[in-house]
Amino acid sequence: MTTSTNGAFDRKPFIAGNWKMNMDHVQGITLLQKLAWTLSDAKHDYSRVEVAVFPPFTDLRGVQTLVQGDDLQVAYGGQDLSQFDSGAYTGDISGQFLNKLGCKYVLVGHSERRTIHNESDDVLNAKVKAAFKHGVIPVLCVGEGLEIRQAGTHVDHTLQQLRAGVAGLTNEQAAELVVAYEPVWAIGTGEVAGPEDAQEMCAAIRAELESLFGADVAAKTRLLYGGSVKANNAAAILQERDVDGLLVGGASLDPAEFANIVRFESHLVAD
Ligand SMILES: O=C(CO)COP(=O)(O)O
Repeated sequence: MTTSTNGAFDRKPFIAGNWKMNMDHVQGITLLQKLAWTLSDAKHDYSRVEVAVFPPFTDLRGVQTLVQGDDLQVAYGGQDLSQFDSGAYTGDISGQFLNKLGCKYVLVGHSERRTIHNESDDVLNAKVKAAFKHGVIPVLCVGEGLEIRQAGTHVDHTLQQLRAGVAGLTNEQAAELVVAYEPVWAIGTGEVAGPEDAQEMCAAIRAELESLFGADVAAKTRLLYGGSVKANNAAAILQERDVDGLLVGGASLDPAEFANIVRFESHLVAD
């Protein structure tokens, strides 16, 4: 994360919680309400640090109602979408439906979709394009497994996922896109990547975006780190130059812990 001389962030930090398959529609609005109250009590400045949650699909209508009814500033999104617009695709969710439910974002290519549901790079690229088509910002998830990390080919692997995911995007779309680097070996394991690992990969991703779309676009794209983020490791990761935010799993299910992560500025070590 980098700041200009006036202390403003060059790219608005973005802290997002991926609830995965947790929180039914009643539990979900309770969690969101507690998060909103906690951040309100802490006088969180949403114009300085953006906050979003990614609930299960069944929670989205209730989340929309709560956000609109209480005028909450928490953004929200889906955890996946169909590459198709509508039709005979049983079980799929169209980006058009997510847009109608007020989703600002949608996760694309989370490692649990790539592995459990065998989503290919071509399908994921189609999903990225479908998200933009329906006015929802894709959060493209990339990252390597343990074997690839141990083989030392993690940079090439991650950049190949990135290139496939952003193929055919316009410069404007690439600038609006969010990319989340989530090493699979750090997800749900408690093995958080060190700040230097997160920086190495986000710098490589930004350099690849520059080669594909130019320096102006690469300077705008927000890059997140995800994988065993907790309140006690978030600030150190966010102090890295090319890390603009975090995609948090388990810790986002605890409103106090997630609010502590969102409030990372209060934990930043003075340079
Ligand atoms: O997959 C993740 C976020 O999308 C990370 O999950 P954990 O924070 O539970 O490791």
